[in-house]
Amino acid sequence: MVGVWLLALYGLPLYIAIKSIYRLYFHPLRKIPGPKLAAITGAYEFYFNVIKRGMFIWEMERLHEIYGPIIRVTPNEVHIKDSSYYDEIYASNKRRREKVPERVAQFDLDGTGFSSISPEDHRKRRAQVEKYFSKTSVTNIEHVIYESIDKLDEHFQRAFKNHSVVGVDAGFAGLTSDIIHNYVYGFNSGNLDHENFNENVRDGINGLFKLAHLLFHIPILQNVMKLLPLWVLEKCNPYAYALESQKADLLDRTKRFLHGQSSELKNRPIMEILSTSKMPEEMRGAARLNNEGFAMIIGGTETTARSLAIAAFRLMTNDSIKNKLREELRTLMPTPDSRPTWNQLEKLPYMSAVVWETLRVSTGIANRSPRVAPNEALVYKGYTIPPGTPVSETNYFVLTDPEIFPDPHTFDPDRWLRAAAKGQRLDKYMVNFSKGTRICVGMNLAYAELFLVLAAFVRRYDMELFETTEKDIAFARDFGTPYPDEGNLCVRAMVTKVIED
Ligand code: HEM
Repeated sequence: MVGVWLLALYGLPLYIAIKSIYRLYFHPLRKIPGPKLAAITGAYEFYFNVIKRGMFIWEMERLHEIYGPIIRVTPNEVHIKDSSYYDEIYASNKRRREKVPERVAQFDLDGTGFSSISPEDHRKRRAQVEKYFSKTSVTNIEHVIYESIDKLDEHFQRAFKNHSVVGVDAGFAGLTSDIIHNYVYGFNSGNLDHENFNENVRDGINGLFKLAHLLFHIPILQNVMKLLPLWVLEKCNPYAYALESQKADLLDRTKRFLHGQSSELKNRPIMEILSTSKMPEEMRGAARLNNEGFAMIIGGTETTARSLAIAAFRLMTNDSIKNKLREELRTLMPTPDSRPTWNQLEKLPYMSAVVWETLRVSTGIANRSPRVAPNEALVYKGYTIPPGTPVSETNYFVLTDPEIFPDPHTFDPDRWLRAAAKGQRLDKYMVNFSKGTRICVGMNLAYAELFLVLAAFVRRYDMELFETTEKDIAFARDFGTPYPDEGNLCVRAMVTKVIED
């Protein structure tokens, strides 16, 4: 017994010392600049992301200012802050790129396209869902988006009549959540039927994001969460409870599809189609299928809703932008309740500029998602990054790069028109949806929602912010998506006018 203690007392420090020396002086990344502590231990990231809650992104920004555009951010990972290098890392299928197992495990979405490590697994899984998010497929469900817009309209009209405050962010999250649940699982999650938009529907997804850093550093907690009964989880951690109960409910629905229970809807939901025998047998396990569906629910709710809420905030605080957009929309929407298609709206130059600028300032995904080039050494400014090394860029740094987007924190849709007039292609730096083979599968749905919802919002109402300031929408912490310093993104407003002509 004494021997074990002695071994621990001397052996552990010795092990740490040897490992630190190796990582500093013999590791293949030893020549990449960065702080010694980050090269020695992942505890550096743990401190900023877990203890200081989602702050590693700002520490990386500080380190880049000190060490330059390439740094070693963890013992095994390189981070680059150079917008012109993004396509090298997030490359197309001509160059093999893999994901990093530990970086996807934290989301507990085993067996999905999102969590696939190799391009082969990814292609096999993504091929099953990709066609339902093509431009044509999304265009075919525009009526579903309009149904939700009409429901949201009832809330805004009521708020106008009653002079009551409306939770704009919650309304948009209710809308995106209803649409994606309907499309993927074929049921109405009913958020827009609730007076408060069923705000707690976001708790599960917020829970996933808020726990992600902890689950990355202490993966065993994932198993603990799964083992504990829901009632225990409810008492220990409300986020974990919301997350696990949402997943359990969806799993139940997936199992019913697998047992042949049809939704009897005209447009069959994606999960029902995936559950049929056309799906290769080995990919038809309930848990895997449900994870695939849940990945679409996660991807399809908060990201787009956050962009919509930020657009609403910016339009409420910039009358000249709102009026210019409204005038342009009048050319396509003679009455406030006209229903233009996404395709028609996309042809309006200022409308498109507002959507691009909205996506740019709302970031989308905050955390870095490294790629590995297993057979290729990447070369950056004289530094050779050995094959097999996780390398990342952070989307936010590209989207706010002052060399490409001068005065990057200003919401300025006209920048897109000025650039187009000069023949500049700013869109190649729009990395919100990532790039290459792993680009967001739901991108078309996100665009359709942004165009249709913003057009209706601007054409139909005037609103004033209520007890909402910059700090309520600011990107202060990275929990996978951007979060303000305290709580969740929040945009509240009063409807001051319902436009009638
Ligand atoms: C503004 C809205 C959105 C943004 C900014 C966004 C952003 C992203 C990004 C950056 C990725 C790559 C993640 C990585 O590299 O690990 C991604 C992947 C993904 N997104 Fe989105 N997304 C949005 C909307 C949606 C929607 C509406 C859906 C609904 C289906 C969705 C579903 C997914 C899925 C399933 C993946 C994994 C794709 C794969 O690996 O094949 N996203 N998204």
